[in-house]
Amino acid sequence: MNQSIVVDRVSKRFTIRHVRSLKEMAARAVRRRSETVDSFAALNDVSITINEGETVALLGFNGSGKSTLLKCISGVLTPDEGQIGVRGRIAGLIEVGAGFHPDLTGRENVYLNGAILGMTEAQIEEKFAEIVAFSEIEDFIDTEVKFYSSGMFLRLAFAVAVHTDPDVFLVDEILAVGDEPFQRKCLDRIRLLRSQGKTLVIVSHDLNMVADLCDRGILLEHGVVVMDAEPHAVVRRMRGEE
Ligand SMILES: Nc1ncnc2c1ncn2[C@@H]1O[C@H](COP(=O)(O)OP(=O)(O)OP(=O)(O)O)[C@@H](O)[C@H]1O
Repeated sequence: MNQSIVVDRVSKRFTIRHVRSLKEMAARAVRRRSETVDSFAALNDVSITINEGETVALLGFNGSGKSTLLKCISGVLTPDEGQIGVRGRIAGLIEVGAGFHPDLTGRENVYLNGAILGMTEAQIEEKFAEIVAFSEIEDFIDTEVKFYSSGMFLRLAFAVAVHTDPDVFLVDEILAVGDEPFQRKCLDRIRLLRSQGKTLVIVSHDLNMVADLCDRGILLEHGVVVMDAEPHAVVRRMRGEE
């Protein structure tokens, strides 16, 4: 089976800045330092191989490193150590609205976002009507997106991303802002991509939904992979049931 995503010994560190009491700040100012800087590993020596056609749930409690890992896979963040390889075209729905320009209309943003995701102008033109129909925001397509609600953003972003014909689709906790009918529509589309043999990596706190949707669950704790197994078993472990 072909490998789709290879994460090889990846670490990512962030710095946290603490500003303390006035007295401490004064003392630090004398020493020409106004804050303490600590660094911590959001990802610590993570290695994962995902094969083509797998649907993987990335699981873990708040702050465990799921989004950081998705961002490293999508190329939004660069790991401090290790390597990441991805085969094929990636579409990431990681931060809703990222890649959208607030002063442009929905229509203009479809072209901008489509281009960012690797489509040509002709391909976008061909898919434009389908994208807008999927998003169901026809009446607002010529409105500047700064006036959109978070659900409308999601609708347009999801519609563009699924119409780019990605080989690898990364989805981060975004379905939460869509209303229930749209969530159902997104899930149907994700199932379709899955049946077409695309590789999917999904982050969600809706544990029952992802466990049912995915073939594999990877559990992160403090930036370390602690379990890689059948997703229902991973969810049971998260809930302390085994
Ligand atoms: N740009 C950043 N600068 C500093 N710290 C960051 C940055 N991005 C993430 N972190 C920190 O890295 C850790 C992992 O964050 P991440 O968003 O990957 O977790 P997560 O598992 O997706 O959490 P959640 O379930 O809350 O979305 C957290 O402690 C977070 O505060």
